[in-house]
Amino acid sequence: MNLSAAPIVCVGGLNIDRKLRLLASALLGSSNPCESHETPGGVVRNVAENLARLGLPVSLVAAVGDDAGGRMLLEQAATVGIDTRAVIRLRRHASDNYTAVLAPDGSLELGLASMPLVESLNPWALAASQPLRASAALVVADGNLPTDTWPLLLGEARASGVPLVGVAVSEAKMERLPERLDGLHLLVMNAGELATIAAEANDAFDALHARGVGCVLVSKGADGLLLSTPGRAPRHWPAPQVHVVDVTGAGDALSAGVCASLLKAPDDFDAAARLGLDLAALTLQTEDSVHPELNPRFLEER
Ligand SMILES: Nc1ncnc2c1ncn2[C@@H]1O[C@H](COP(=O)(O)OP(=O)(O)O)[C@@H](O)[C@H]1O
Ligand SMILES: O=c1[nH]cc([C@@H]2O[C@H](COP(=O)(O)O)[C@@H](O)[C@H]2O)c(=O)[nH]1
Repeated sequence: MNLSAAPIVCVGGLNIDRKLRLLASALLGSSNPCESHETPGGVVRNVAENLARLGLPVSLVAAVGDDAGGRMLLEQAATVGIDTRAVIRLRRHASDNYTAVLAPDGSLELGLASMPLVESLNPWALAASQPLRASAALVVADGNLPTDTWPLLLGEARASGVPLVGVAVSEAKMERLPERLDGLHLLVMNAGELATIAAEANDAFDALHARGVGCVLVSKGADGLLLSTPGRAPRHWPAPQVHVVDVTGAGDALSAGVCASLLKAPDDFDAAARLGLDLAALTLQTEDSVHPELNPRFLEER
């Protein structure tokens, strides 16, 4: 990977996030008072916004509806500097959305992903943006993508040599990843997503490397992260302790930090882990899915 004017191309989910924060412990099967907050979301969009706020060139390949929410998503992306020319606009459709029900302490009680539009990112629809990916510094794809799309992205990565990073989105969507993942440079996931592969972390790492994944990075909430590379014992980094306002987007910030660091120093996983953890810690302290005050100094001052 190298730091150049070539963009980081992010392919996957583009959502309107609705955060509903309970004012007291949830009473299931009943009405619960809450506060609500709306913000742009979608795993790869969050990664793209973090990278753009760090001052890196970013293009988004995603799908959006022609509703008010879709216009807000496109305007906000342009404002933070994300190139949205490859975003597919679907007429007479509402944009994808995600609702997070948060406990009063900011932890996630329940997440609800209603994302029919991301299904349109099939190999046929992605053909038009192939030249963009071929000339990218890095391609980041999220686990929202339909299963059929992965062989296309993996084949492109093997042919072009442009590193491909995968970011898991939920335990439920882990089954979207195809069996063979040859060409996937790095897969980022949380502990729950890793457990869908095998109950024991080491067995899951071995299984993913056997499927063709280069590095596997697993976030473990307050316990920080683990990194596994083939044939080596996993390494652990602790997470900085912070006051948590809202956990949404912390994993995506971690992914963005790791990608930004690896662009600069491809073999320095220690620097990548530390940048990812610091960016996640910052994001935990805002109720937006990306910290609104993030800027290039965060990268420059390291
Ligand atoms: N309670 C917490 N205290 C400190 N750091 C946290 C906490 N929760 C999450 N983080 C940070 O955010 C990262 C991502 O969180 P995690 O919950 O593992 O992923 P996701 O948000 O994708 O489910 C962690 O690796 C850690 O650095
Ligand atoms: O099936 C999905 N669930 C959730 C998301 C997105 O995941 C983000 C929250 O990420 P994290 O796991 O880092 O809190 C939200 O912006 C939400 O839109 C997604 O893209 N796909």
